Amino acid sequence: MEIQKLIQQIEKKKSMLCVGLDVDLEKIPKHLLDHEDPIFEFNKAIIEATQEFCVAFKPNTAFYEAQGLKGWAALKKTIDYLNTFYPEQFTIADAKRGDIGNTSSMYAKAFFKNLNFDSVTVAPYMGRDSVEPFLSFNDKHTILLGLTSNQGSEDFQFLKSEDEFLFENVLKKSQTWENSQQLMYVIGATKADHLKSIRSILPNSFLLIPGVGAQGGSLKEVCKNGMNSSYGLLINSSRGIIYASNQNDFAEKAKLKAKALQKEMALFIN
Ligand SMILES: O=C(O)c1cc(=O)[nH]c(=O)n1[C@@H]1O[C@H](COP(=O)(O)O)[C@@H](O)[C@H]1O
Repeated sequence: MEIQKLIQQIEKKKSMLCVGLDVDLEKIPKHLLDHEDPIFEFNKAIIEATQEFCVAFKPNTAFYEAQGLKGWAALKKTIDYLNTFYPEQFTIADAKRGDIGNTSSMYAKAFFKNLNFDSVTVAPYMGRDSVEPFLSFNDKHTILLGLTSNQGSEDFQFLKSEDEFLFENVLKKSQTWENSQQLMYVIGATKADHLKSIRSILPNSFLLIPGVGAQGGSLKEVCKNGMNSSYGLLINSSRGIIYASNQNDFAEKAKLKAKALQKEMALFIN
């Protein structure tokens, strides 16, 4: 998807919301377990209920891979369903890949060609040649882990050399790579106090912000510090939306959660 289309959707829906499809069989309503494909049944209901309030969906592939072949089949059905019925939704394979060049090319092929996601999350640690194969696909986007939401981000991302954090160095260096205009970045909502300085390094890039809701990040702080003139944010919530209820009303409750987040975001969108 072209970025311009994503920006139009944000304007139209007054939403920067990304719904995370992190489907855990132990948390979904028990009655769905009788279906042949409970993960897909759950996703279909969540997508139907929340799509009017969001502009993106992000299945985290770990939750599908954990279920073996059945999980991978559910992931494929989910992305096909989105591409068929809601092609205006930006899709993110949260797979956190990255390897030597020829292997990264295969990961890129898997997520961009075979599954046809708009974007994939990638770890930057192996450097330029591990990321550039993802960037060679037109109209596909590579979402690089910038500053993550977890506590362990302190271990490496905040190491300082020459007055600069390691994560800042990663952001700057990645901007010199070929086709870097196709890069987006993950910045955790729990690190919202760094968003202003991150915007001085990345004034134009879209940022994927996980960590509001279950991880405690503030939506207001994220919007205040992180938006740019093209909105520039996709704000993810997974558990806070999809597990609002584990009863028959799960989709309705998820819809209310998505609507509430959209309403809060709309205050920041002209
Ligand atoms: O890349 C991600 O999406 C990601 C990066 C990060 O720094 N923190 C983070 O929570 N995530 C993912 O974002 C989602 C957050 O889920 P909730 O905490 O349930 O809203 C999960 O799929 C995480 O794997």
